[in-house]
Amino acid sequence: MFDTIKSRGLVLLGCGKMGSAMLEGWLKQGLPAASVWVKDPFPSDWLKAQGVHLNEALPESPALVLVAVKPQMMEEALPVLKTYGNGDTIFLSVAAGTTIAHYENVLGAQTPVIRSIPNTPAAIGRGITGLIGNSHIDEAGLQLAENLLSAIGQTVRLDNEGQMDAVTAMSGSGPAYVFHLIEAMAAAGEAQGLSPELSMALAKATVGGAGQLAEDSAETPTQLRINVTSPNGTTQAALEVLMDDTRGFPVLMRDAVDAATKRSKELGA
Ligand SMILES: NC(=O)C1=CN([C@@H]2O[C@H](COP(=O)(O)OP(=O)(O)OC[C@H]3O[C@@H](n4cnc5c(N)ncnc54)[C@H](O)[C@@H]3O)[C@@H](O)[C@H]2O)C=CC1
Ligand SMILES: O=C(O)[C@@H]1CCC=N1
Repeated sequence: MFDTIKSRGLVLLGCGKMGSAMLEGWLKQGLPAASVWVKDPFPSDWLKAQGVHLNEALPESPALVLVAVKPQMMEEALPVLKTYGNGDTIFLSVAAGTTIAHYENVLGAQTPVIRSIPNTPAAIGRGITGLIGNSHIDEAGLQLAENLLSAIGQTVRLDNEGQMDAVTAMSGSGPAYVFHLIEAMAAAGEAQGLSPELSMALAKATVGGAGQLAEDSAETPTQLRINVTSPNGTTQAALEVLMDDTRGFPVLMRDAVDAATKRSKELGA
């Protein structure tokens, strides 16, 4: 799967939480550390222990550059790789907000660019990445990126770049919403008198198990919810709160995803 990468190399510009989650997935899938060059002024101890080329001279013509710096650091970081622009090195961006046009402006208008948004479950091969390429990416380039990304989870091609802000707000940021759900459930259990340890164990296993069931089951999440809900039972009592029209989950989630979508647009402006 990694043949082109092995012969030409892979460069990571920035290797913090997201870059490390992806690199961890690739190394686990058999990508040799010797094929990876990382540029990051503040490498973590984990990164230093991986055996990749760290802040060394970069290869002449890598197959792919993964851009995983914060959008706010882009201006300083990206121009360093300008020599790879307008060539056949593919730039694969995971930065929220940063547009394809921005990469073309900085690196050159002929540069093959793929804009994508992964998420941190990539570290355990359970991520999902939305992606879209510019007009200089051919099918082989898209497939190379998809092959790489499929080592860390599912991939989905978008129809247009305009969808990226909402995708970022859903699957990119979404793991944080689920982690917060776990925190909130655990706190609610404690409020009912359970110990913090028991409450957290119940919350984690419930969210993890329900998520896996929703992905694996032939039934819809709506049907799975109905399956749990006995008439006039405990679940119904809870859902009357959670599904309330004015203060329930749907309105809260819509506002949260709307706020994240707006922020993604601002980052790209
Ligand atoms: N964390 C997440 O769940 C997701 C993050 N992203 C995107 O991934 C990108 C990185 O985010 P995180 O990994 O969370 O941030 P982070 O802060 O953990 O990582 C950024 C890394 O860039 C490095 N860096 C700073 N200046 C640099 C420079 N001039 N050259 C090279 N490296 C430099 C930092 O030392 C750091 O290790 C962002 O653009 C974000 O929008 C996308 C999807 C999900
Ligand atoms: O919070 C952020 O801006 C990044 C993008 C998606 C997840 N983390």
